[in-house]
Amino acid sequence: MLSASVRQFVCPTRGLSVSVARQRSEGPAGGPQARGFEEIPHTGSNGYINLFWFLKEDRFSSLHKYMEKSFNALGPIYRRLGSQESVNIMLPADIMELFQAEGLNPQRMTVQPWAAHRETRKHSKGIFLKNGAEWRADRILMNKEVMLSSAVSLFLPPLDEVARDFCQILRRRVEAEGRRSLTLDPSPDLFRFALEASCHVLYGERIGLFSPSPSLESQHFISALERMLATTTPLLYLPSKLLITLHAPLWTQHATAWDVIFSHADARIQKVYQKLQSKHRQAGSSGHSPDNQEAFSGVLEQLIEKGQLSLELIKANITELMAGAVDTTAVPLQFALFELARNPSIQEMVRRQVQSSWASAGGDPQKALQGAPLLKNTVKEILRMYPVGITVQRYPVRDIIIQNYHIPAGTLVQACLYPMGRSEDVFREAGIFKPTRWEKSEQRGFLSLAFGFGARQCVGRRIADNEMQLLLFHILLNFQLSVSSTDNIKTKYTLILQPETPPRITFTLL
Ligand code: HEM
Repeated sequence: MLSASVRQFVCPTRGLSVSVARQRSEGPAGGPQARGFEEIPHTGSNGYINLFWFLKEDRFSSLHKYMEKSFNALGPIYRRLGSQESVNIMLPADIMELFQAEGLNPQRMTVQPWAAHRETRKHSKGIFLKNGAEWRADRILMNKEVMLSSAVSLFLPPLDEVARDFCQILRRRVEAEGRRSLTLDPSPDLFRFALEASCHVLYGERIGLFSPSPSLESQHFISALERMLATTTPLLYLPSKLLITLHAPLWTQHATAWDVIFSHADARIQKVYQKLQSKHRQAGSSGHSPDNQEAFSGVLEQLIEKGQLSLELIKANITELMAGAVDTTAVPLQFALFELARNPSIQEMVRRQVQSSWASAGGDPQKALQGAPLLKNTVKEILRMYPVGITVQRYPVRDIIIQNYHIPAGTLVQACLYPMGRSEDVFREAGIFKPTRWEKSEQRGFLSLAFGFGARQCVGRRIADNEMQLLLFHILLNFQLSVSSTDNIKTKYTLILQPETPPRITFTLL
């Protein structure tokens, strides 16, 4: 059954206010009034070979800008033609419509080179790459370890420890030679911070990346992660099967980088497994059951201890979490430092809240964050302006009507977060960094979607959100941030949205 509603759409380029009649679908969709799928405006590209299309105008690295331009030219829905055809949308009400049709086991686009690695090496896939009932079964178990609030309160102290260490080391670097301030590109340090924090939470282990001479194993691990991420993007647009058959260097580099990451996980699994065995042996000989009330010892240990997933599946999932964890938090932290630095009054406002919360939290990171909601909104605002993933994708399980177009079930539909976050129709003063906007009731609804939505939303979001907040918390307690130029940062898209050139930040001791 269809019911009609009329809404206003202000065309971003033409500034025209247009009334759009749209049908809301309450039963099987696709009523007689809905316009056909084929009528959805399209970008005109008919390149069947994505690679050439992207290389032609360097469209891949500016895909987010290209999407923004396409919406401006074509309105709030358009089709992208080509080998991977999609329907792109950007208005919150339309995105809601899409998520309502995501079904019980929501599906999004897969990262083909990662899946190809698992297939060629005969490794199991984890929740990032799995679909259907298999995905759901693993995901429910993973949620317990990283999404529930009981889990969050366990991993906040290790995240806090790493954030404090980071600031202490930075303080020492600033103070060297009697200085009070230091200007640097913090991106390599933030990458190490994210990796150290993830290892502490996932493996229950510090891997010493803040030391001037990290172990050889840690150095191999970090360069494998960097190589894996760097080789993923070009591989997305090349035929994996052909490259595998030809043993192409790009593919070999990608696969061997993954192998190092997997063997790093393997070594951790062996270590934890042996530790647990000896713990159980000791408990057996003393007649006491093993103590479950110990301090947090890492997601990996919890998973092995519970024994609900096979070791192979634990390895697959923990490795995917590790891969998901690194750049995803390090990059928004760069943007956050930059925006706080170029907006001194906002920085001061957030700092005041952080200082007063710290004064009353008695060193408890959970209380400290609870007392600084502006910091949470700072992270939310950063992810609005600079969403790590520029789209969230779904294949709706039933036909849907969006903007009065009939979209058949199974179509790849992309909710385009970057254009949405930058749209004046959706956010007033969209180009301005304004964390307080999230305090207002008008900013509720399908607006903050950087971590995705629903059952398939980012499983690492609690780790990521808290990790970023805690680092910013301690940075604001220790340093005044400034930048020499307040010009906007140019961004590029390489699987994640990042600065074209990492901004240099001045850290001045408070
Ligand atoms: C600012 C940081 C991060 C952002 C913006 C982000 C964003 C996302 C998004 C948009 C998705 C897809 C969600 C959907 O389809 O609805 C996702 C999935 C995922 N993320 Fe994150 N992520 C971040 C950090 C992390 C971290 C720290 C981890 C690991 C600890 C992680 C692990 C994963 C995994 C494993 C999935 C797949 C989940 C599934 O399919 O069930 N992410 N992330």
